[in-house]
Amino acid sequence: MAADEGLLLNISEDWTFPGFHYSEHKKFPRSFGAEERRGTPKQAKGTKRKFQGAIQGPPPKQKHEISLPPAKKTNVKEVERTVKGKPEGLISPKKHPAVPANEGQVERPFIKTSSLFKNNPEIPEIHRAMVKQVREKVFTSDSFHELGLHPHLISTINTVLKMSSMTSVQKQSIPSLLEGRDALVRSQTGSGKTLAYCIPVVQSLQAMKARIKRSDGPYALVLVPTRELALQSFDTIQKLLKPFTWIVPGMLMGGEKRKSEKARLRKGINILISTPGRLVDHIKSTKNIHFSRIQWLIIDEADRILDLGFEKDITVILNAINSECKKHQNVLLSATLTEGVTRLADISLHNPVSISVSDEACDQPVKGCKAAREASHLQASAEPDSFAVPEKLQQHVTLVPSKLKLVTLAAFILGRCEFEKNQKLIVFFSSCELVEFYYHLFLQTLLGSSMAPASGQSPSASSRLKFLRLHGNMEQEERTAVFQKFSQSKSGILLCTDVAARGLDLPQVTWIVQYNAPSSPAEYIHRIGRTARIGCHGSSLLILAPSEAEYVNSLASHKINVSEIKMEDILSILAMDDRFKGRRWGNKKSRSVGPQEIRERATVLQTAFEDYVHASAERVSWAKKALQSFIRAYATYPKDLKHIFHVRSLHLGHVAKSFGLRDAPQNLSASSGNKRKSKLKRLDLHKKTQSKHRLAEILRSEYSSGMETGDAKVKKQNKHGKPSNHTLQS
Ligand SMILES: Nc1ncnc2c1ncn2[C@@H]1O[C@H](COP(=O)(O)OP(=O)(O)OP(=O)(O)O)[C@@H](O)[C@H]1O
Repeated sequence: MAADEGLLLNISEDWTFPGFHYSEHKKFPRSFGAEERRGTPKQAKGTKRKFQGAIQGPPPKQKHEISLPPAKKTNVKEVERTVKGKPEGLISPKKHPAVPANEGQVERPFIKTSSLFKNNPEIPEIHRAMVKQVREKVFTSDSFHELGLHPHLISTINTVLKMSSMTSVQKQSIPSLLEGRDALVRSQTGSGKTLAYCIPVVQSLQAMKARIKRSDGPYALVLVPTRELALQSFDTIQKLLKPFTWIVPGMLMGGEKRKSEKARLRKGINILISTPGRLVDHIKSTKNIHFSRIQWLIIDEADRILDLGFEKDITVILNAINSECKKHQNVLLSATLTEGVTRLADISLHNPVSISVSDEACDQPVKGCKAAREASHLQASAEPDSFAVPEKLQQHVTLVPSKLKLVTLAAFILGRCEFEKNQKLIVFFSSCELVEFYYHLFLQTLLGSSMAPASGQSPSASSRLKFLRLHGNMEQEERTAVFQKFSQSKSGILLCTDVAARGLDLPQVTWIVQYNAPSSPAEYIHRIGRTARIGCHGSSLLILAPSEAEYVNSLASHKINVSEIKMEDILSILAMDDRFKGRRWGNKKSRSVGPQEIRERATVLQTAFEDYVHASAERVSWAKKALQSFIRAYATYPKDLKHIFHVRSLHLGHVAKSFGLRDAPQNLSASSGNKRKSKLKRLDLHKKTQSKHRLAEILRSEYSSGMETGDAKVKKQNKHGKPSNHTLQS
């Protein structure tokens, strides 16, 4: 008897999922297609959800309750297809077109539910340890007037930036920085750290007795990890400088022609904002950059900048500055200053003050190496690695078998964007190739002709599905355009890599979805921090495979609380969209669809993805490359997360489904036994020697200076491995 027969589960009590109202579903059937079989992929440590009254056949019918009928009646392995009223027998879905454009005119597609909902690993119960989250107060009641700033600067803050009261981090940082102290500044995402350093820089430079001249060159250097962040910081500084026209800001961010950057450097930039790689390129290749007058060195997202690949750049920059200018004020900032910052603080800070909003007692002078170590304990609790999360951010997690990941993501996007107004989503993936793949897949399927709005459905609902993508392999011009477009838009879905995780201040983002789990709790914090900024509301959803459920406890150990949303509830949204109606269900009203029909609708959607991918050999190869990229990224999880994210626990055939592939690619999965073991062993061995290198490569591609040679750029573009536009549009 299959494990999913007639099982009922209590839905978690803390189930709070804005936008969905399924209160009548007090109990929900056992997870779709859980199986009892040997050799199931590694189970998570959590206990499996308990079956209640499993073997007695159908559950007792309850009012307002959805339950799966017993397997004998409902285990729909294959549904007979009827063409013009004649049964045709069992036919594979591969031979059938995707979703018809218009119900009534075209035969409803044949549906095979067995492959998608069968043989999935058990979804474990999440034993969530409730932790007390670290909280920070965002605003103070104090105004900027109290800081003794130049009156024109105050009026610019009030009238141009339209801000009146200081945030907590600004209130704590600005006076210390104006006193000339080096500082480590930590406060939660979206709490106003940019102004916490920009205001003192502008105040001090405008007050210099000998008026700054453009030709003096840089007085302040601001290092940020990404080009978009450079653009954003530049914009803020430019606004603050409105009354002080003699101070010239400028940025180096790659993507722009080196020649024109050189020309701007030659003319003079007084406040220089740059990514580390780009600045190093200029230090090495141009004679137009000097640091003899540097007074400020600001390193925003300091912990990120320290990550693999950047440390060398920072050393080059620090050496270049120190060789020309002995005395300057240094500031490191991030929402997640951890022990990783120790080395950087040691080499760059002198007698720093550590500023933490969540623990005012830490706002004390600290010395030397100790400063750095104490900086890693800047949190409110005694725990070293606890991060504050904005109070109005609701964090969720859902456990989804690999096979169902793609349809679950699609259903989630449809649910938010088709049926609700003004929803702005950011979906994080683990590599550029994945972003490219899913971006084109969604464009061509969810917005393509095969999924044209069903009759009766408002066209505006479909037009709310506006997909954009952002990753490090895109040309800078396009990156900037996307960033600005998403920034200004009221709704839409941005598919991206971690290039968008740090520091970006995109207004009114309502949901953060993490399709691939982040590589560290710090990255988790930064990703979700793109919503619920500066006291606003926001939500996040982390999608995990059952074998990754332990990650919830890993987050809890960093004082991060997530509440569970059941996958079934996300898929339920398909009930509202008749494009996914299976033929079997005829004209049945959408509102009363049961779990079996939801399964079938999910299968219709999955079939549309698979049909699209399998329409040409080129697309299949493109999907395989995306799958390979996923596996490569999966192999780079750090050691302390390997027990949760290990390539060995991936069922390649199942993962392949989430790429619209019907089977696991041969070269990635050996079928069984020794062959498979030895392949995995080789993969593991190779991985050990390569993973560091690979991670560096991944980070490099995300945060490159943009100064690669022509050849390198071509290589980058090919890395997408996507088919030509022609094929994609066909
Ligand atoms: N005093 C203030 N009053 C109102 N809004 C403010 C104030 N200070 C900053 N903001 C706004 O808050 C938003 C977030 O600020 P900012 O981007 O500096 O946050 P952050 O702490 O650097 O976040 P992250 O850690 O994600 O980089 C911005 O839109 C900014 O304009």
